[in-house]
Amino acid sequence: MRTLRVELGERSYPIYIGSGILDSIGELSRKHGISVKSPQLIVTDDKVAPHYLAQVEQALVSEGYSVVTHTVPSGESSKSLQVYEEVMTTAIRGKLDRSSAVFALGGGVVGDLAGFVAATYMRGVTFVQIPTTILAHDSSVGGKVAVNHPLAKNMIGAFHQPAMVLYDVDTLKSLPPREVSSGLAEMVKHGLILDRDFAYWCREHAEELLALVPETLIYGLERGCAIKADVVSKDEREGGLRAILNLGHTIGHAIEAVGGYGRFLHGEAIAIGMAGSAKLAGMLGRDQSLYAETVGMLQALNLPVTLPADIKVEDIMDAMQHDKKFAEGRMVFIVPEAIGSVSIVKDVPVDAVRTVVEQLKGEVNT
Ligand SMILES: NC(=O)c1ccc[n+]([C@@H]2O[C@H](COP(=O)([O-])OP(=O)(O)OC[C@H]3O[C@@H](n4cnc5c(N)ncnc54)[C@H](O)[C@@H]3O)[C@@H](O)[C@H]2O)c1
Ligand SMILES: O=C(O)C(=O)C[C@@H](O)[C@H](O)[C@H](O)COP(=O)(O)O
Ligand SMILES: [Zn+2]
Repeated sequence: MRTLRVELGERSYPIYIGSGILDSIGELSRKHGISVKSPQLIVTDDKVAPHYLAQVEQALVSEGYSVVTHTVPSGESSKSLQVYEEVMTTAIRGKLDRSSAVFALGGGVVGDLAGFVAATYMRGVTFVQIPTTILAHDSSVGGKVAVNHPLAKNMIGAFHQPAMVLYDVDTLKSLPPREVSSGLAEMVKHGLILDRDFAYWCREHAEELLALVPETLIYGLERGCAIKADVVSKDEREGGLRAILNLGHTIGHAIEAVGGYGRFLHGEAIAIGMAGSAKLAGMLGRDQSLYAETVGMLQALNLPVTLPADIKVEDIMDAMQHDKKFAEGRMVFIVPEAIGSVSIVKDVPVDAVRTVVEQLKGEVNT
């Protein structure tokens, strides 16, 4: 087992990564001071539960914990106020108290939802992340927790850091191929924003990553987590720098909302968004070759880079108005400067963005 750290002063925490470490959750919970006298809540979804819920529950029970569980339907639609209320009801009926913890066992949907419950139950209790998707190397680190509003992604949320992240890479073996690619979109994003060598490494090792070759996958997840942890440590609440983690997300979140939170996976939507950002970079005078380079990396990971013909440009433009980076009426975009380097550009012309979205629809995959 390897340990990375997210350095945030008194809110610092470890990310444990390894193979076959799920059973350590009870012991680690004790080590992190989670009380055996209070009930604990595991939140998971109905695709993850049959594989891993009993094991995690047993690991906690064998250390003396009493456990309540709540299983939500799998998929983005569970990041809703309605499901949030249902989980809250389980927490209240289960008599969780201020010394209880909420354990998120699953991907980013369960992590964001359970994290928002943890952030708000009795005004905040301990939160533990047990990620089970590749994408969750991103979502389990950094403390952004939220549910969606039908009009906009992650609109109702908080910053609430976990006490620890326990990442057992063996759980990834049961992921469907489409989810593998979706998760790799965030991995290559970490390279595209800050680490040129890592971005090219992702492309060169695409086949091994898609095939879940253990050493390759573990390296990719560790590097991705380390980049994310470093950014979060420098700017926990997105005062500035942290916005770079949003590469591709302005267009991507709009695509998810227009698709009704289910048609596109998060990683698919942000892959299209990252292709769009590279196109925008060319329009704003940056290196024209960035688009082809970016698209090549995304396609190597079996990710989409174009919008289906039935998606309406104006629907995407409308949905983008709710981006959280917008302030004082200004369109803010994360714009690639080179592979491995981005800048935060304020006042991006709306017409340039509309042209990008139109071209994302018209483009033939190259
Ligand atoms: N908080 C953050 O910083 C952050 C960062 C990135 C993404 N996100 C959010 O994360 C969400 C996407 O996360 P995701 O891609 O993990 O989605 P997800 O949680 O929906 O998981 C993807 C699918 O895989 C299934 N699954 C999960 N683990 C499995 C396993 N081990 N074996 C088999 N099936 C498994 C799930 O049931 C689901 O159907 C989005 O809502 C996105 O907005 C948040
Ligand atoms: O952690 C961050 O900061 C990110 O931007 C990571 C993103 O991958 C993630 O999708 C995040 O939830 C987006 O945040 P939002 O503030 O744009 O909702
Ligand atoms: Zn994301």
